[in-house]
Amino acid sequence: MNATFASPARAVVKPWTGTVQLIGVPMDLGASRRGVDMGPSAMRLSSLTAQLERLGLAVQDAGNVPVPDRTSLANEPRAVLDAITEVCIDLADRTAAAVRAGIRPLVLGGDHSLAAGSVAGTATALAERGQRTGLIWLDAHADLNTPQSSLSGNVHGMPVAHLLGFGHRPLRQLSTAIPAVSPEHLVYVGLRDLDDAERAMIRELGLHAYTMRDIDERGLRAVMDEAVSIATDGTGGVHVSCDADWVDPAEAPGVGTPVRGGATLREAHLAMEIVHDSGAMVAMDLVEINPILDRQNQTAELCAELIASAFGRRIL
Ligand SMILES: NC(=[NH2+])NCCC[C@H](N)C(=O)O
Ligand SMILES: [Mn+2]
Ligand SMILES: [Mn+2]
Repeated sequence: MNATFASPARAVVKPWTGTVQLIGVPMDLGASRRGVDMGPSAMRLSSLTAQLERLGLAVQDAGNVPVPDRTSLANEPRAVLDAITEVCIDLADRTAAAVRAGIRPLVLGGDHSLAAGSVAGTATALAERGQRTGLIWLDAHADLNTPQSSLSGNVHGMPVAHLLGFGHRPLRQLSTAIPAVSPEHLVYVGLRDLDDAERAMIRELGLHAYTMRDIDERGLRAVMDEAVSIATDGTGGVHVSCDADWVDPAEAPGVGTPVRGGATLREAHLAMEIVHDSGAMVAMDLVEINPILDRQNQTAELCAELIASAFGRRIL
């Protein structure tokens, strides 16, 4: 008699239906390598909108946040920091308005410094409901430097420090919630390239940090289940800030700061599927796509598929 195997019993989670608002941030001011300012264009040229609409979602494209031209800043660090702060103030208003209206902002970067604004906006909207914000940070990097601790001076290595209330005052006060995110509600997944100052800060604050070794040893499912549990404990929702460089560069070569030994394609999809099934995601960033280093937009296309998994695309 032929044995019969039932597919593993898995609760089918009702996909979220609603409106996703695309917000482009064509900014590479926070990075030393040029090119991620073209990330929003690359994403809009991918199958992103078609994939989200295929899921039954309404897609609103809110266009781009205005970003000052780099040449007007004469590469002066303080002028660059002030310009990024201005962009983040504008972005925080936009993401707060979307979350307040029950719309999910999907912020397309652009370098990761934008998250100091996008997450702050989510935190403002949730604070108005008396709630704190969970933050899942998918990244090879911790982005936990302050202007004082940074070795590079690049602001894309700083957003998390500012969301936790450290660093440049105007950039760490973009939310009505101070700090925008509490240390116990932040979870890193995919870390593999940290500065010494960031290691010390992670230990000092006791931050929840799952490295690539944790994923290797315990599996993505166990790590991501814990990450979701931590980010939803005591919060009103989760902001997922996804740096495309958390995926291995063999799959995602077109990123601003590639680091070998990243998540596999399936690990990246499973992470997004677990996020979707949690029902807790209220906003998402997808940042650091660099078309100059990409191959025929493959990284943007991969990210479009990952976003679709986060918004409910299923295999079966
Ligand atoms: N979002 C990123 N790609 N961040 C890279 C940061 C690299 C380094 N830790 C720095 O602070 O300069
Ligand atoms: Mn990174
Ligand atoms: Mn990053």
